[in-house]
Amino acid sequence: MIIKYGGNAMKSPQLRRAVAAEIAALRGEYLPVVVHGGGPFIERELAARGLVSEFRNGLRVTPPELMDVVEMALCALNKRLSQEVGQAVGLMGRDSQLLQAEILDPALGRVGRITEVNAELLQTLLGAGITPVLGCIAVGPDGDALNINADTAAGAVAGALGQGIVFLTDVDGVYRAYPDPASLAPHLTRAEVEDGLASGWIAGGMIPKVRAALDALERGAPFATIASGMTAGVLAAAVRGEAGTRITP
Ligand SMILES: Nc1ncnc2c1ncn2[C@@H]1O[C@H](COP(=O)(O)OP(=O)(O)O)[C@@H](O)[C@H]1O
Ligand SMILES: CC(=O)N[C@@H](CCC(=O)OP(=O)(O)O)C(=O)O
Repeated sequence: MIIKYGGNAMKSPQLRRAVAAEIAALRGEYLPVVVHGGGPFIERELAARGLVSEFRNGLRVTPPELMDVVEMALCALNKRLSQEVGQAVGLMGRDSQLLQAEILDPALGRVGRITEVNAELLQTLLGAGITPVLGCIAVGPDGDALNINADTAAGAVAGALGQGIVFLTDVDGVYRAYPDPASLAPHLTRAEVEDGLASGWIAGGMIPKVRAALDALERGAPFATIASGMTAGVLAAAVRGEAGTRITP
């Protein structure tokens, strides 16, 4: 089971520790793999250096000098998170070629498109009872870091392992009429998601999530759920299919 964790749902240390404990509690029944982002942490480190970044189609334009800061921010967060999950090993995609990628579009700088996931290493760790906590930096063909959207990275890992995925975020799931919480869709098919993307009722940060969900499903993941990481107790319910939005093939 892959858990994508990132964004606003990660900002409060108390909340992060509660979610980490929930991930650890899943270990009785599942073998969790955590893939994390950390947009707010990256923003903080950039701001501390007087740097600003621009997003294009939801992706941070990442020239080499920004890449160093992005990597540093995510590495620090990775260690904190792996400690909070416990019985875990914190890794970045550069470790043992875990995430290999190529430049997505030179205009975006060091932003990558994943070409390969070292699923064997993840399986070895899981087999030893260790939870991998993976930060969304990949290694490029030149041996240097590439910045990967964390939803995309998590979807690729779920696809490579052929396992279900829960995206924890700052809303309860996918709304048919965002931001009306009464319009939460408990279940969406691929066709409905494609309609949402085409007609625009799925927008902004939800786009990379549903795209990553569809990508994981296409590669054999049995389900993909988008659920809230802002409230304690949601993760276990989402895993059971009782919270959030479950997308099925
Ligand atoms: N149909 C929709 N249902 C729910 N959220 C949506 C929808 N369309 C756009 N969004 C936006 O997507 C956001 C989640 O994406 P994002 O902020 O990137 O999350 P994260 O930082 O957790 O990766 C929501 O807070 C909301 O603003
Ligand atoms: C290429 C790209 O945009 N990478 C993202 C990686 C972090 C991320 O995705 O974090 P969240 O899950 O917290 O949004 C970024 O630089 O912000």
